[in-house]
Amino acid sequence: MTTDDEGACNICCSKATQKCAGCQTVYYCSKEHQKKDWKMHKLLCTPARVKEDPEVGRYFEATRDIRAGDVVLKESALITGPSQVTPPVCLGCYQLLEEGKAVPCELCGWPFCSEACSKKVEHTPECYYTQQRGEKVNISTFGTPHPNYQCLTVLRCLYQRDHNPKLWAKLQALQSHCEERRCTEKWNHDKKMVVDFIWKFFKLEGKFSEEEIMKCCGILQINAHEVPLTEPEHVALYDRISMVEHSCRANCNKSFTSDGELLLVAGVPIKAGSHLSVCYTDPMWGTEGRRHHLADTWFFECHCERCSDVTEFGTNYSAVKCKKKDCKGYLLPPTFIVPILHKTLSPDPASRSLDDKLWRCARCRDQVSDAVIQQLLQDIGRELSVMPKGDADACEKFISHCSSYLYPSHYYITDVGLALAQMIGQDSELGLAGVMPDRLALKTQLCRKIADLMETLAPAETRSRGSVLFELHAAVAETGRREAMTDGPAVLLGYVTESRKILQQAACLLRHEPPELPEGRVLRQAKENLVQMDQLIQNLSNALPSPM
Ligand SMILES: C[S@@+](CC[C@H](N)C(=O)[O-])C[C@H]1O[C@@H](n2cnc3c(N)ncnc32)[C@H](O)[C@@H]1O
Repeated sequence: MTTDDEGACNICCSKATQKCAGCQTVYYCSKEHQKKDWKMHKLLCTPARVKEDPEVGRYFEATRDIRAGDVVLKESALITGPSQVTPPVCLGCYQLLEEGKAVPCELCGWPFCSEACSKKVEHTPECYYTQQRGEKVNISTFGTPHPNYQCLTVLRCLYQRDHNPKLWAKLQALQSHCEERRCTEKWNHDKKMVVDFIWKFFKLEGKFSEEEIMKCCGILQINAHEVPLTEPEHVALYDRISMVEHSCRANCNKSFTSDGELLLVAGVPIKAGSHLSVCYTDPMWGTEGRRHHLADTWFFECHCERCSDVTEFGTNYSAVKCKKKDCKGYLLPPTFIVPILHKTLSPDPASRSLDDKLWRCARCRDQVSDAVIQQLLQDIGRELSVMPKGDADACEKFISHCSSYLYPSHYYITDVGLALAQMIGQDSELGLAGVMPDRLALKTQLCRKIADLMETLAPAETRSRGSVLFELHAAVAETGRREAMTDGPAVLLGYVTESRKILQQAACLLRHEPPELPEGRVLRQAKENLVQMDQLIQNLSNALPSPM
């Protein structure tokens, strides 16, 4: 307990001056009363509290200093369901269904992977409304997106209104942006594919109004998480974690546990009083891409510290090469924070990605219109989208070609560089041992550069950085193995020691990843490699003559 200001004891309401040291939000008059309360309080004890702000709405603020890697919140889902666009999946475990292997629910006909899954409580809503409809469902096409699944997670939310008012109240308290969504294409799509379907197929026209259904669509759009634990992904809504705000340079990240709980983990040390944030969009996108995605999906214009700095902390991640003769400078606009929400709300495809801003060279001060830059970026984007997948030579060619137009760590070059770094070693039967020396050096250089860039741009994105560092440790160890052939074991010891340090960092960054996900499998491999490396370091150290 910590002693600070004054409040009412959480047990007896008498004057209390001691606070819970974990969350700093509840008071106790004595140690005994804190002990008495712990069974209940531990369910709510988090080092953060919800606050409200006119711009962001509700958000979390740290109530004490939090260490990097600490779990700030852990929550089970309020509702889970299939993704809106999905091929037929089991409505119990969300795994893909195969034709001829699906087992229909004996009450309603929706297909499952097993009879046991058809009895799961998650299935109750659609089973209930299908039985009420009076005709079983018959799904006959598998493997491609099926329209009948588009409304199911919304239906699972609506069911709570009459069957679980407490849960309904929690869902209704989540942000849905109904007003802003009303002008979007997605709104019209949802009206047809969700509202009309629920009314006609399930015969629920008199039961749920358009407003109620569309609000549930919005709650899912704004708050649902894609859960990657199943193939294909399914979606889940959480309660308190929905309050975490966005930042393009967030201080927290989210991880799933094997059983679908969501963890909010501090990615960097967080000071008491700071806002907690996660990155809603892809932090490895450029500033304009991130800002448009946030405006289109979550209806706000991001003003975070990263969006506010055109150089993105000196990385020049969105900078374009100056084409003035003999100039080696790079162009950036004076700001990326231009109004864009109106484009989401009343889209005009002709001017969608254009602004009247000018891009200026930091060296020769030459200015180029936004239209010219956007055309260049579009052309490069198109080139990227038709590039053959898994082709290391094509990646190298792309990087070399784009280097005439973009800053060396531009997001397009980084994106392809990352893919290339991962490919080197995977494309050879012998793994890294079969890679040519220049490619091994390239992999090492790319991994180092990208891991550093990730740390600067998005230090809490531990999943991506952990994976890159894992790749780097392997490249460093392989370089050591090769150099030891000519330079001896002392050189090998140096490389293995460095590789182990990088691997330890990777394992630490990935420590919350479950074994079902690729990063969890990397973590398991990292732990095994650490044991082997310790052994190798020990053997090498014993074999080398003492320096004394
Ligand atoms: C998942 S909700 C977060 C909780 C929300 N603030 C609330 O009160 O329910 C996402 C919404 O919060 C708001 N929001 C989150 N981060 C923001 C930010 N950095 N700037 C402005 N609005 C933000 C946006 O309205 C967004 O659509």
